[in-house]
Amino acid sequence: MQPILSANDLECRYGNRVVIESVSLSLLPGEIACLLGPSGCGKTTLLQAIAGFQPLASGSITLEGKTISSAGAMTPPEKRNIGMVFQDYALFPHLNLADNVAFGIQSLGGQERRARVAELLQLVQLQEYAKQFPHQLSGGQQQRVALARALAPRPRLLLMDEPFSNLDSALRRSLAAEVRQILRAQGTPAMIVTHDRSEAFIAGDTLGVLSGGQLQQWDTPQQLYRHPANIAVARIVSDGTLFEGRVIHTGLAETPLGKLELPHQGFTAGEQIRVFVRSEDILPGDHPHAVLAHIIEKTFLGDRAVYKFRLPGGNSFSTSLKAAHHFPADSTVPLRLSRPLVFTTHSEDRSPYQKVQAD
Ligand SMILES: Nc1ncnc2c1ncn2[C@@H]1O[C@H](COP(=O)(O)OP(=O)(O)OP(=O)(O)O)[C@@H](O)[C@H]1O
Repeated sequence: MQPILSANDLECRYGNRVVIESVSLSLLPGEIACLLGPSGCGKTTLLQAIAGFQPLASGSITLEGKTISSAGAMTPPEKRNIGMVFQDYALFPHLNLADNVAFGIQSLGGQERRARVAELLQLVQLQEYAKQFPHQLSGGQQQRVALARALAPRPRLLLMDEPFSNLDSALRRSLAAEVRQILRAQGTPAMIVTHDRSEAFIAGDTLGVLSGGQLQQWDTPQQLYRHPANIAVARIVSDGTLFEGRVIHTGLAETPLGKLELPHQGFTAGEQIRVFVRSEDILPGDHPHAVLAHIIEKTFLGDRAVYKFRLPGGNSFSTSLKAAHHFPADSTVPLRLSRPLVFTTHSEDRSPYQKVQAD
């Protein structure tokens, strides 16, 4: 299958500061990708480059096989047939919902236009609100109208910049799921920028993790979670604690959380490793590899509890465990590791970009 969108070795700069570097990715027809990364990592800049608002210092972007951006040449945004949805909805306050949705399809005949508006309002489940004005709607409803408006002209690609971040967290997740269904129903490929991993996991077929202006990994949510390319990606897609460890012999390492059976043979005795431990990697219970951890703090959260443990070597760390374990505060519990992420010390976090290039 031919990609609908290809970004090839992109570089973007503000002045002489490089903020997007060596970014390549491609999106297949109907595919929904989420760009995830910390604040300031370049997500919006990359989206703006695809939309045609941000020039490229080098590289190229093709849409359906045609080059739409390269260094020194840009197809204007309005000629790209790319839809955009923004964080603040950007609806026209003086137009009712039907007219907002109809805004980009004035070239259609009256009957066809009305039919398309009705179809989209139904798709976003706001058909009864057609004559209402944006200020009469909730934030989630307004964002659904913005989505309907962006989809009305049947864009070749939809870009969404932090579309859920003005909403409360429960609504953000349900809207992320709803947006996914709506995009699927229309068959519209999309790229959604977010800094919230749950939204990205819910909405995306593919996740791109951007850090320091570089695309660290472009993969399915499952692959990203199970096999993050480096510690920076692991931290962005999950909560965990990083420990230093040392390989005792092929297949076994020593860590502050006890002995760890290594996942493969590619380690040498004496080698330093870094172990990224998520809550599901911790097994309470007696075992020859376990260490005795002292509970110094416990916070009950219903189905889970967050424990702060002190380990024999003096390290302390916090993690959540299922409430079923039910360990009292100030008690001692044997803990061991089960399949944490293991990184060699040369797979370091990428350094943050503050790279200045001479022109
Ligand atoms: N117009 C501009 N001029 C100069 N620097 C800019 C401009 N816009 C963004 N930057 C800088 O470029 C870097 C990337 O910004 P960008 O907005 O793309 O990041 P982001 O990942 O979308 O961040 P956020 O999640 O906070 O919106 C940041 O360091 C930002 O300060």
